[in-house]
Amino acid sequence: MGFLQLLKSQFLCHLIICYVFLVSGLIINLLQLCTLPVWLVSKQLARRINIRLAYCISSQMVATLEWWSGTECTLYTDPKSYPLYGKENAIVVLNHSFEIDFLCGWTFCERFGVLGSSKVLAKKQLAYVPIIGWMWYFLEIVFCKRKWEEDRRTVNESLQKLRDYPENFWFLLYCEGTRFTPKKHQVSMQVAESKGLPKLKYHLLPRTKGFWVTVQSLRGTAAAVYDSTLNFRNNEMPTLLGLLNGKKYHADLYVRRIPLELIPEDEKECAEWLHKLYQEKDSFQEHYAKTGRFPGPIMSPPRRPWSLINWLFWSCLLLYPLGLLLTQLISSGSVFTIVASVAVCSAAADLTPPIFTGSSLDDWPD
Ligand SMILES: CC/C=C\C/C=C\C/C=C\C/C=C\C/C=C\C/C=C\CCC(=O)SCCNC(=O)CCNC(=O)[C@H](O)C(C)(C)COP(=O)(O)OP(=O)(O)OC[C@H]1O[C@@H](n2cnc3c(N)ncnc32)[C@H](O)[C@@H]1OP(=O)(O)O
Ligand SMILES: CCCCCCCCCCCCCCCCCC(=O)OC[C@@H](O)COP(=O)(O)O
Repeated sequence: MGFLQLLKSQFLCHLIICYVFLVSGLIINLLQLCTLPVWLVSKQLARRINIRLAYCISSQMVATLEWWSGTECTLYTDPKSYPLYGKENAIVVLNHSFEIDFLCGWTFCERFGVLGSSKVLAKKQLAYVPIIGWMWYFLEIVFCKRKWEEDRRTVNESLQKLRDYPENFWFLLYCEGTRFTPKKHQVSMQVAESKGLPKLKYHLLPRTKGFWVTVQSLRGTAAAVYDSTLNFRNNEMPTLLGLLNGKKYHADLYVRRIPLELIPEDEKECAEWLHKLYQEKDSFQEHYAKTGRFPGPIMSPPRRPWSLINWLFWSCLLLYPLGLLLTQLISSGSVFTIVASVAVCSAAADLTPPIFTGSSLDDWPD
């Protein structure tokens, strides 16, 4: 193991990364709160400010993937579609199979310049997660309760508000509705069977109602659906903890741009269209399993320095006062103060979320 790799595996480094993320995140949440009066004066200005503030948070996680772990992200796509990425609004349909699939999504957002404005149809519980959930509130993220009777109206209303959004955005939809596990897959295929639909090997049966309402609400606003299929080389099962430990993964993303006009308006036809799309996605995964690559040419966008620059900025800002505090603590010579501080740090380490103890984000309470 080289020196750099050894350094990346040190708990102290993880503590520093998390400290910068947590403290800067809370400061940014506070700044977002301060933009509330701006909404009254100019909604578009408030949105533009919040896009930049959100970038300061999400790009730290992207920096962990791109710069700390050095994970490589390869894009397979049609060269004719490539110039349009980041230059139009789009609905992104992505498979939900990995703990860090959202982060790979964010990384592509960063590379195409839409990270701050990127959106998702997320479960309501995530709105209460400090930093990320609170940041999403100000980004006008669309939340669902996964109860269609309620979501039908609220999701449509939230999406309608995005019609005059001032910057290009990608709206992510995990149509499977939950992360893939063998048990969920088994249940899902029973549903497929009862509906007379072909079985899928690599995906759960897509939930069609959210897709239909999204496409209908964003007609005239989004230009296309980006059908995106993600996988990792060598059967890697990447985790956030792995990234924090500096483990380098290799993500492959296959994207097809489908103009929105090609998607049926009728609810039933739209549902059938989505089922067919997932059957195609399944065949791409089969191709990947057999050949180790997706069909089509590689058009990988390079990583940009901004996520690293943002992280260095917040680190300098926040590690300086921490350094001063520690120096004062040690020079105070008080055994009680030093022991109390070590105890607080140990408690914080014990209370860290499950991702840092090796279990999955799925273990977080709803
Ligand atoms: C160039 C680069 C391109 C791309 C880069 C990639 C990405 C970057 C883009 C953006 C990044 C932005 C942000 C990312 C950051 C973070 C994201 C993190 C987290 C979010 C994750 C989540 O929260 S996922 C959970 C929430 N989301 C969803 O659920 C969405 C999908 N769900 C729906 O759409 C649902 O329809 C619904 C939620 C709107 C409503 O749900 P409800 O359950 O009430 O209704 P349904 O109609 O879905 O269900 C009833 C029908 O379903 C049948 N059924 C029952 N059991 C099952 C089963 N197990 N599987 C499938 N179907 C089932 C049932 O029979 C009913 O059928 P009917 O025929 O009667 O309708
Ligand atoms: C700089 C980086 C330092 C990192 C340290 C901080 C780590 C904090 C990480 C918080 C990340 C929270 C992002 C939210 C994304 C959660 C994705 C997710 O897992 O969604 C749930 C879905 O799967 C469906 O859930 P269920 O159907 O199981 O209900």
